[in-house]
Amino acid sequence: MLRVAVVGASGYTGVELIRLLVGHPEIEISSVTSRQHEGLLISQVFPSLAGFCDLICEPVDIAAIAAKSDLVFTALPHKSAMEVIPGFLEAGCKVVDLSADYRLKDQAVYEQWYQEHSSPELLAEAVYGLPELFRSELAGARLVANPGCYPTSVALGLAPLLKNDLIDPATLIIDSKSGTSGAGRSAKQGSLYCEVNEGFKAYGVAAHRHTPEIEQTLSTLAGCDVAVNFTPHLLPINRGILSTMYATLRKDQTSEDLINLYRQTYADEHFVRVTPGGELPNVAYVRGTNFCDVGLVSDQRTGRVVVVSAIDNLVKGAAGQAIQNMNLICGFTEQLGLGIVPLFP
Ligand SMILES: NC(=O)C1=CN([C@@H]2O[C@H](COP(=O)(O)OP(=O)(O)OC[C@H]3O[C@@H](n4cnc5c(N)ncnc54)[C@H](OP(=O)(O)O)[C@@H]3O)[C@@H](O)[C@H]2O)C=CC1
Ligand SMILES: CC(=O)N[C@@H](CCC(=O)OP(=O)(O)O)C(=O)O
Repeated sequence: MLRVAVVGASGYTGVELIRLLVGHPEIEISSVTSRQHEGLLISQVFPSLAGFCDLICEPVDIAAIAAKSDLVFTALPHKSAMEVIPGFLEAGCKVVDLSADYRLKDQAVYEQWYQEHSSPELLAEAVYGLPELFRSELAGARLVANPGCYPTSVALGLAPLLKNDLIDPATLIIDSKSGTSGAGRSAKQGSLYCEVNEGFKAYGVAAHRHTPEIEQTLSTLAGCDVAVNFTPHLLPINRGILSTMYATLRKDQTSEDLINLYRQTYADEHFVRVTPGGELPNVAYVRGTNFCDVGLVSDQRTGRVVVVSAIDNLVKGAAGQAIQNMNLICGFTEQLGLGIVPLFP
């Protein structure tokens, strides 16, 4: 059995990792951490885990955790993650990092959008863990940078168009909406019930830190520099991201042509489901699972294509994709532990 630790277990992605990992046949959870809940059972922190995980929350003691773990999931805020990851690597653990600390290849870009990087020497080694697009880079990796939630939904939605040079990237507009669990579990005024319920607002306009991550991936796919307008919105739901992406087609294409292209591109990808013509994704149909649903319409009146993708931000946008990456770097079947049917209604 592979021994895995969840560092940052008392957060939303931490509890989601545990929920999925308890059903994984090839691993055992060796350690869970929380500073605020040190000494408590994780099932006291999250009663949803009663009967499934009875580990006691520990502090983040790198040597103690590494001594009983082969792989560590770091589900910490950015900055805190890079303070501990070099230590876990030096102690011989593989790391799948859910934070943004190792996603951007260019240190200067990271420092422009986040803060000073304390271990830039690891940026070249870290593999950006979006298996459907970069699977070949993952085998044997020691450090995986798990993609951001918004960037996952955007990259999977646009990859077939960019790889086949079917759109003018300069015309791309990306409009995303996220459920409130995307903001994490720590207390913030903006996440309060009365601030979110019955409201719907844009935030981070022309300034959101996922913009450079989206541009890095889209530029790789397009083979040229891509700059986008990316506008996130906060939805009054717990989970889910819906991204709507607009771009001008280089030549006239019907919806049917493009849907066929998407079907071919993702034919062997279990976790990407292309919706039938006339239907578009809905966050309600991916809830609790690692699926990314993608659909599109070619608007022949304007010459633009509108692509819609839906994921669960805590699963394909975080914990599920992290487990998919663990499966790949450890040589397990990619879907292991992730074979769940969406919770509907
Ligand atoms: N929520 C989402 O949808 C997604 C989140 N992510 C990323 O995953 C990471 C975790 O997110 P999320 O679970 O939402 O965050 P939460 O705020 O819900 O949880 C953060 C966790 O980290 C622990 N923690 C915080 N600061 C420190 C520190 N300095 N040292 C040690 N432990 C610390 C907290 O526990 P305690 O304070 O008790 O120690 C808690 O367990 C973040 O980098 C986030 O950006 C990525 C994709 C999607
Ligand atoms: C709704 C909400 O607040 N979402 C978060 C993004 C979620 C996230 O997980 O960011 P990383 O993937 O980069 O860690 C935000 O906008 O900052």
